[in-house]
Amino acid sequence: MTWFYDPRRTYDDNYAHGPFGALSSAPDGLSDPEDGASLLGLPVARPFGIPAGPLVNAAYVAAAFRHGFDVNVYKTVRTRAWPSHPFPNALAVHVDGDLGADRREPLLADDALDDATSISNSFGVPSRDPDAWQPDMAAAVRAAGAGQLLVGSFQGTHPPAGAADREAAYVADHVAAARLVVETGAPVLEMNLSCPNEGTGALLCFDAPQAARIAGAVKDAVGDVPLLLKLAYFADDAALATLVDATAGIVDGYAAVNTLPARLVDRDGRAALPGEGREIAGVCGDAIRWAGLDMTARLARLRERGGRRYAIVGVGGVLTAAHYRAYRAAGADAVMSATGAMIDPGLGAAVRRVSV
Ligand SMILES: Cc1cc2nc3c(=O)[nH]c(=O)nc-3n(C[C@H](O)[C@H](O)[C@H](O)COP(=O)(O)O)c2cc1C
Repeated sequence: MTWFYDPRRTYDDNYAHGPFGALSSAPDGLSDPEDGASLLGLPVARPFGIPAGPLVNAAYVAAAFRHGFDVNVYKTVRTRAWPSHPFPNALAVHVDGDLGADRREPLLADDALDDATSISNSFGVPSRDPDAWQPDMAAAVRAAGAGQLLVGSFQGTHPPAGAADREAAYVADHVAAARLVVETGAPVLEMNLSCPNEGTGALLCFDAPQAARIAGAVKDAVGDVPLLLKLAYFADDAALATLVDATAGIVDGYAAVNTLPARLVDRDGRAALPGEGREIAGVCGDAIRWAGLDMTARLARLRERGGRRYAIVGVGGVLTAAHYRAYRAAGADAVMSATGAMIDPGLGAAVRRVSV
């Protein structure tokens, strides 16, 4: 089966020629859900779609909407052009069961993608220049039909070493990115705070004061446009509570999880992905569903305890309509699938057929 984002091709090849496989042709037998839902006060046919990543441009987004994925995220953009990590980026990762959040032992990763349900995700968040992505994202916004929603994802980029007032410039870059996304007409924003490629292992989402400072500056700039924060897996409950305490009064919701990190090796025990800093890569798909469900349930608990109203977008390892329902039962207002949708482009239609 050809995946609509084809990991056997380079990022640029996918960008220029995709989507591939069934997503590139007309859908068949797509049913209209009877019970319309809403997300962040906006109507959605089914609160289900594809998170930031596999939908690299408007052609992919439009195809996803046509196939019954109703809430889709345009791949994370930056305020400047940024190259992808060298090929390959997505390898099959051989995990037995769940991937532990603190796993130290390496995992075998190779190109046996035919039967893969867990994959690596090592792209480095490539971006076109805003002059290229802004009109394309605007086209993606227009591709949404009734009851469909495009979410614009963005992240900040560290200024070069030695630049003046790097701290302020980093905050300002997030604000500039958010403004550029709003200019495209995107009705919802998602700020990626879980990018392992921005500097160190210390993800922005684990630095609550800094995350709140940036979210506050962004929210001041974008006004009423709802803002979601994309989070990594928090092993520590107190740290998650601290982040929610610091940001829940500012933002409109949280999307979790991004990938879980693991050391990936080939059959000879060498690093599976070429280049410095890629020995440890993000893993997504089946092996991380437990982490997405766990984060969803904990965010729902914090919401209830704090009498808060934020939205929760559950992400991670959704391969079937039953997984979608499990996330909804855990408290997710919307659910998204990256790896599962790449494997099965009929997943949107399948979720349209279940109740809730
Ligand atoms: C090919 C690919 C590219 C991704 N790129 C991004 C990205 O640019 N920004 C982001 O926030 N997450 C990115 N992700 C992470 C997904 O949004 C999602 O959080 C993760 O894959 C877990 O979901 P899954 O198990 O359904 O794949 C990417 C995932 C994949 C598979």
